[in-house]
Formats: sequence, C-alpha cells, structure tokens
Amino acid sequence: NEVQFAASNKLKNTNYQNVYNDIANVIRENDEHDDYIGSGPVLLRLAWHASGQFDSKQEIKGGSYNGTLRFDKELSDPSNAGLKYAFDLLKPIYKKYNHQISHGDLFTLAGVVAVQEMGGPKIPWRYGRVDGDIETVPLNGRLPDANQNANYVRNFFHRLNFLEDKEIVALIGAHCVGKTHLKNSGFEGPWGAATNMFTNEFFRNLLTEKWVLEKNEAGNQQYNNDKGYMMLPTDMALVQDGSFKKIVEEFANDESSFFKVFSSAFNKLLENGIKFEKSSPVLYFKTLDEQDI
Ligand code: HEM
Ligand SMILES: O=C1CCNc2c1cnc1ccccc21
Repeated sequence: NEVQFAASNKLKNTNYQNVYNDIANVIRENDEHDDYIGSGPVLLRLAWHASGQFDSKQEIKGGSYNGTLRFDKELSDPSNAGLKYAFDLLKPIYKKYNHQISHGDLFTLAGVVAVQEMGGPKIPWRYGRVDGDIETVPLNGRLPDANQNANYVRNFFHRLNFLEDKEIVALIGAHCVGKTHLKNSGFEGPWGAATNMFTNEFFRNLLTEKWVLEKNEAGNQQYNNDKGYMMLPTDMALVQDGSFKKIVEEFANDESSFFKVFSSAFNKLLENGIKFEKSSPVLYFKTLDEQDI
C-alpha cells in the first residue's frame, strides 16, 4: 500500500489563516442559502465526501489527497448531489491562491472552517495534499447508504479505519447541522431543527423526541416527529444498537465529550491515507469572531 506523501515544502509559504478567513467570509456572504441555514453545512458535507470515499484495499484508494471531487466524474456520483454548489463557492478562492493551495487542502480546510464558524470544536489540520489527475478518481458508490442499520454503519466506518464506536457516533453527530433535500438524496427535512449551530442537539433529539417511521414522497422510509424533525434510518441506528446508544447518551449529556471525540475523528477522516512528514506543522485556526473580524 504505497502511501501518499504530503508535499509540505512547496506549500509552506501560504498563509492558511488567510485562506481560512476567505472561506469563512464566503460562508458569511452566502447566509441566505437553503432558507437561511447558510452554506456551512454543505461545505462540511463537501469535506466529508472529499475524504469518505477512501478504501485502503482498493487499487485507487481515494481519500482527500488527490482532490478528485473537483472532477465531474466524482462530483456526478449521486451521493454527491448538491455538492457542486459548495465546490462553486470555493472556486474563486482556489483561483486567488493560484496553485499555492491544492484542491484536497482546500476541500478539507473548508470542512474545518465550517465546523469552527458554526460554533463547533477546533479541528487540527495539516496541508500538503497534492492534486492527482483524473486517473486517481475513485469509483463512484463508496459513500454510505442512509437506508441501513447499525451493523452496516459499523462496517462502513471500519473501512475508513474507525474501529471505535465513539468515533463513529461522533462523526454522525455532524447531522446536528443542515438538512436533507428530497432532490439530492430522496430524504426530506428537518424543517424545525435544521440549524447552522454545531452542538450536541442531534444526540438529544435522538433520545427525547418521539419518532415515527414513515414513507416519504420519494418512497424512502425516514423517521419523523410531530415538530417537523427527521432522522435517517442510519441516524436512528445509533439508538437501536446498545453500544452506540450508550455513547449517544454520553454525548447528549456532555457536549465537551462529543466535541473532543469529533475533533480527532474528523481530523483522522480528512487525513486518511496520507503520510505527513514529522516536520509538517499541525495548524489550529482562529475563528473570525476570535480575530474580531
Ligand atoms: C452513516 C453515515 C452517513 C450517512 C448515511 C449520511 C447521509 C446523509 C444524507 C442522505 C444527507 C442529505 C443530503 C441532501 O439531501 O442534501 C446528509 C447530509 C449531511 N451530512 Fe451526512 N451522512 C453520513 C455521515 C456524515 C458524516 C460523517 C458527516 C460529517 C462529518 C456528515 C455531514 C453531513 C452534513 C453537514 C449534512 C447536511 C448537508 C446540507 O445541509 O446540505 N454526514 N447526510
Ligand atoms: O435532527 C437533526 C438536526 C438537523 N439536521 C439533521 C437532523 C437529523 N438528521 C439529519 C440527517 C442529515 C442531515 C441533517 C440532519
């Protein structure tokens, strides 16, 4: 399994806090997106989909390194419906830095910006991903199916080298922001709880709301409550499985525990398959608020 070595020397002169701020300003400027949920959630989903097609057992491994989500071949994967909007938000920033940032670094940094600007935990981040050509695009169909149960979810994340249940539960906790869109995924809602604040709300919703399994307009089964909230079958799997459920209860009662696990798991997701030199720095970014911008 040849690993992909981060090319940190060429990119070390870029001021990544400036890139962070440019992405954060794009989020601020596009606050009307999706009925004023804003573009944080869809940028977070972009970073996850740019990284989550990793499979170390395949010839073409995928992962964020090659920045392959920029190719229509990958962007047109039905799993990526709706993400072209997010990529289009980042194109002017890619042009502005004129090859001083790779697409893989840009996509993953956008996920860090989205989480932090929505009030989530600090995410450590390293640069050095190098754009690969179209030959490095992984096969479509490697992202997860929402119509599945707990064992499917566990096995899916084992492929991404997440062997601990708490990492898996924390990562899916990103469903605290944004919503599903019938035209993208065949799921709709939530209307009430769709937010742009990164909190442990999703875990509290799972435990406290009364959920009813219903077929939606696209013929898919989803869980709805009387306030217009929804859960995917893979969301509900987190309280249908004993081990997952204990962790949902922990995160519902202790947001800092959720934040701590999410921070390291999300960093691991964004760096799957990449070998960074010991010398390449781990960067932490200030939010716009922390810079009084
Ligand atoms: C079992 C694993 C997962 C499944 C099956 C899943 C499935 C989905 C589906 C079907 C949507 C709706 C897309 C749309 O209709 O626009 C969605 C949205 C979203 N997902 Fe996931 N997801 C999973 C894990 C994750 C992870 C690990 C993250 C990030 C760490 C994530 C972040 C998001 C975000 C932020 C949205 C909202 C996007 C928006 O509002 O436009 N998801 N997910
Ligand atoms: O309970 C919520 C809060 C708002 N967003 C979501 C919830 C549950 N499941 C989701 C699944 C995908 C995207 C967003 C959500």
